[in-house]
Amino acid sequence: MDGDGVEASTTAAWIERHRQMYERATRHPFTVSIRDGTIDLSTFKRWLSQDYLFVREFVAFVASVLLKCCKQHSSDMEIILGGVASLNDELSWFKNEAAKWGIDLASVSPLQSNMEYHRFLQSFTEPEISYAVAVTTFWIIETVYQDSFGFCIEEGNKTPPELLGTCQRWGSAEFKQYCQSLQRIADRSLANAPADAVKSAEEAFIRVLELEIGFWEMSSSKS
Ligand SMILES: Cc1ncc(CO)c(N)n1
Repeated sequence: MDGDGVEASTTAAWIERHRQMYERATRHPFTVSIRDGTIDLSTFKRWLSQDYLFVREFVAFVASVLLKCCKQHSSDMEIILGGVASLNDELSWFKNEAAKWGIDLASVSPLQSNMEYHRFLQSFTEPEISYAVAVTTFWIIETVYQDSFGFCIEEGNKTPPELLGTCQRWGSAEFKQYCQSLQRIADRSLANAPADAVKSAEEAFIRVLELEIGFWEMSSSKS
């Protein structure tokens, strides 16, 4: 996207290089079925319950990114801190939404793909994982949702009205700008990172796409 200027964006190049997998994550039958109005509501509810548990785990992940940020790149602090703060709002939103759908969040336990994703997120609390790797991971996790749900509210959608609030949460122009800020931070950090960190960041980028695909699959599965 629009990096800081002259330099080509590393992250944009990765999206191109791994385009097929990126599309599988961001145009998954789960979100496409929201957009075309054919989503099965029990599937949607499964996703909602599981994502609530994901976001609780995500709080600790984003806090670990914030900690790495504070140790070295304090100029990004406000953006990351804003991310932590907005998760507070997000958890309230999930509780509200769950109540609307008659879901008892206290009785939900994580399914396998969700647990796998938790383990991946937990691995970032290790101090050896660099800020460049962590912030790039943060950016792609948010971007998959931004792109997926943004598509559900783009022109020509038949998204059911009761799902528009969900799509708006991650598909809004505001959330897109936030993702673009994270992307600029990731690109700047990668430009200054050693080659092995850049390699690890690309591996984490691919892993996130796999885990996101797994998460949609888990939400869609009838079992
Ligand atoms: C699985 C998953 N990925 C990304 C996001 C974006 O925050 C989310 N809420 N859940």
